[in-house]
Amino acid sequence: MDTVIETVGLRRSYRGFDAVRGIDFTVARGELFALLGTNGAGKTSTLEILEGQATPTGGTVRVLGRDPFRERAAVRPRIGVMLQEGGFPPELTVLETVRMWAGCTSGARPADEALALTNLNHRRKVRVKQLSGGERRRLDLALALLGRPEVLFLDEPTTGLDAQSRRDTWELIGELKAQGTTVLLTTHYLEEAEQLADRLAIMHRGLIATTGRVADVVAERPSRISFELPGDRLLGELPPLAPMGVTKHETEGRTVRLETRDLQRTATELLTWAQHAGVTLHALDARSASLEEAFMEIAKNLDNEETR
Ligand SMILES: Nc1ncnc2c1ncn2[C@@H]1O[C@H](COP(=O)(O)OP(=O)(O)OP(=O)(O)O)[C@@H](O)[C@H]1O
Repeated sequence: MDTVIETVGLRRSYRGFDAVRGIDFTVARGELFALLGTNGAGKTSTLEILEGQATPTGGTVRVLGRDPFRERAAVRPRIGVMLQEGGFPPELTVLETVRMWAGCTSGARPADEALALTNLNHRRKVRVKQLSGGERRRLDLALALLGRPEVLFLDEPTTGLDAQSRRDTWELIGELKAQGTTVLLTTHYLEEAEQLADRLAIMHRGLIATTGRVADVVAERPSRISFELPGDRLLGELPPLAPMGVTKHETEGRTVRLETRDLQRTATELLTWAQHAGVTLHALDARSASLEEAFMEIAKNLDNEETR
């Protein structure tokens, strides 16, 4: 495996406040790795170190086999960076901004190509201050792509984008990945991570709470079934739940909620019982765990542990 990004025991403190408290992860060439986390979890603090904008308080970091801060001159031309806040000169037009940036970038793509990739060609003559928030994010992305980077760091690339622009950006990121670009992105949109990420890490208060492929992170969580029993049926009429694979259950009035690690088996046995018993299950809902549930549960559990 060709490791492109590696952190070992990475720490970052701000005047005694530990924002990143020792994290380890690797990203292989061509992989898309998503850093998720609650607000203030330490994602941007981590990203800034990987981008060579800051030094770690402890631990080591390697990007393309080098120290991104000390060996910035060697690393910077090979990476593309999209910050959370771009900060462009407001009076320049979109095209002038891209040309100015291209002037500082070795082997830059033509400005037209960068603008076409990010669907900004029709806005080329507009001043930056007149762009919408979403258009500014796309301009940020255009600049990050100018140098045809081997590694792309994207800090919340689709925040503020409308649904169509978000999907266009996902498509573009997917194409860049297909061309072999290694991507590390942070996002608050769990659907974005589900769509794009090969692997992800969920950060919480400076630590990685869980990491793995999306399917693995989700597989650690139970699936859920809920339904309402009709008024003429008693809860006691339900078959024994444990043999159906139910790991947890609760009732509220006539509503029954079940958790299971084997959704197909539990659902099949429940529906078979209902059919034989002539019971109609109202408001029946059966669903696999989602990344969102995994995320919420991790954040809740860790908060409970810390307040204990
Ligand atoms: N320059 C700084 N000085 C002091 N504290 C800081 C500084 N930058 C960040 N922090 C703190 O470090 C913690 C981690 O911040 P960071 O921006 O890395 O989190 P994040 O996961 O990117 O959050 P968000 O999702 O809200 O963007 C937060 O508690 C933040 O207030």
